Amino acid sequence: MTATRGLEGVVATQSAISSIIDDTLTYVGYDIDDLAINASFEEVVFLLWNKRLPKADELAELKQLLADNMAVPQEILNHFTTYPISNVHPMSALRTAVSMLALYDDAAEDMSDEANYLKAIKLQAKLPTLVTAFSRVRKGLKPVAPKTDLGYAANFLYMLSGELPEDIEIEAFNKALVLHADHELNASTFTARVCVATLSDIYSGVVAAIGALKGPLHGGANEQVMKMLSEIGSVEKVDWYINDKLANKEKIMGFGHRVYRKGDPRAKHLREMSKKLTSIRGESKWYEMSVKIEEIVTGQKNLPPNVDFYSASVYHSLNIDHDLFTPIFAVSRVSGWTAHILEQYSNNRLIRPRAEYVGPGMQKYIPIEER
Ligand SMILES: CC(=O)SCCNC(=O)CCNC(=O)[C@H](O)C(C)(C)COP(=O)(O)OP(=O)(O)OC[C@H]1O[C@@H](n2cnc3c(N)ncnc32)[C@H](O)[C@@H]1OP(=O)(O)O
Ligand SMILES: O=C([O-])CC(=O)C(=O)O
Repeated sequence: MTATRGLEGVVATQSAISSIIDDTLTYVGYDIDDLAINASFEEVVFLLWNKRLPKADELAELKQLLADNMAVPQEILNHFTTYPISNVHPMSALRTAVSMLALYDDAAEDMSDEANYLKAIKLQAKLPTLVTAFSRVRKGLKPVAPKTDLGYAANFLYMLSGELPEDIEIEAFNKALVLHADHELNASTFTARVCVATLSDIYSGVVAAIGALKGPLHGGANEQVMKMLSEIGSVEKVDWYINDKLANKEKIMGFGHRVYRKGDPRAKHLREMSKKLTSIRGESKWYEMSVKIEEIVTGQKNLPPNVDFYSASVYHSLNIDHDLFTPIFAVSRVSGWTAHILEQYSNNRLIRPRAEYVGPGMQKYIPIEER
């Protein structure tokens, strides 16, 4: 038995949800470029869960169900005010809040297909409320209740700021949600599938996935990208900063990918949005710095940017706090996690690989007084 480090190249399951073949990403056979340009996030959610695009009445029904389920128990919002430390990361707050959601759901342990589909809707509906409420509560502001006549992307931005977003902001945010929705067997999705393959419940699967997404080698990279851009501060300092990092063999956040070799097809859409939004805000420097970083890292290391790189300057231009970038990833990706969880339940087998043992050979127990 020989271990493959990081399970690179190991095919661990079959899935009909998304595929990455020759650097092309598809959701249920639809090219991500096509969806990024044409689809609403709600359509993509339906697509991932049902493996087909919705008809008009089905989409209207899903939007209504999402709107109807956006409210969260007041006790969970109150819990945000009880943390003993002041700098709780929003991903930690989200992880706990999603776990708490299960405690307020009568159907948490109901494993029927209908109950699990409804729980996927509830999770999809409630994550934006939790993320935006936490963001406001920690600033001493009251949470803003969702507006049932707004779409998913618009509602998120509205609940965050308390102001109706502009069309360009809704368009950009919707596109970012579409681009982040699913990605084959990435680390957090694999985590969710491993968890529920024990026939544990859907909330446990999503909590586990949130934990995996939080790390800076995965979803947490988008926050780190903005930290890096802020540290650099100006286009003139990019050369020095990046070359220094590369000389010290440090990783540049937002670059590289386990599966893509030529490049992440999502990055170009975010790059385009970054250019547009930073210019509208009169802060093109974030885009210009990003382009310069891309030139250096691609030139020297042949590593193209991934989805996390340009999303950072996009979210910054939408006036979103930097530590909310990864929770926003979760708001989108919960659609993929739940799609994979439902798929896992539909044809389940326990996921239990082996480890190559590299510890000492057989030893004899030595009584404590003789050691
Ligand atoms: C949504 C997402 O999860 S997308 C990924 C988000 N994560 C990041 O952006 C973090 C930065 N990137 C990385 O750490 C990696 O590229 C990963 C984790 C995404 C993929 O990692 P792996 O496939 O395991 O590649 P691994 O980390 O082994 O790197 C292979 C080589 O490329 C180098 N490398 C990979 N990524 C980078 C990077 N961002 N900057 C500099 N060098 C890098 C490594 O140092 C290593 O070099 P070596 O062979 O000389 O030691
Ligand atoms: O697939 C991966 O390894 C990471 C990624 O890009 C994603 O989850 O969107």
